[in-house]
Amino acid sequence: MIEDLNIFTAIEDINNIHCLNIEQKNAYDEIISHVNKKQNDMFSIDGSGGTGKIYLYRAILAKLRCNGHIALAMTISGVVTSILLGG
Ligand SMILES: Nc1ncnc2c1ncn2[C@@H]1O[C@H](COP(=O)(O)OP(=O)(O)OP(=O)(O)O)[C@@H](O)[C@H]1O
Repeated sequence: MIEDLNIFTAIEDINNIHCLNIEQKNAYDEIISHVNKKQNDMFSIDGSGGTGKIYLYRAILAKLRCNGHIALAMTISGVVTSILLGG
């Protein structure tokens, strides 16, 4: 658990929170809001290739980790996991 709390967060990912487009920002706000309210929910982020899903995931993971949450990135693809810090 200590290791999970100490996952490196790239400053770039934190800065990118301010660069999210409207759709990314809507999803980001919704997910962060649910976490802050301790509401258990599941979200699915879908979109064509290159539309910014990973960019959004990284922003969400950065925000949660900066706020002291444990945020683990799990995927069914090893390639995707390798580009998500702490995956
Ligand atoms: N809001 C944004 N501002 C600037 N660049 C962005 C933004 N969103 C995404 N990008 C850039 O667009 C490119 C594609 O984004 P990303 O890899 O997140 O897409 P993706 O939907 O996960 O793609 P794929 O499904 O192919 O894996 C990346 O270079 C990323 O840095």
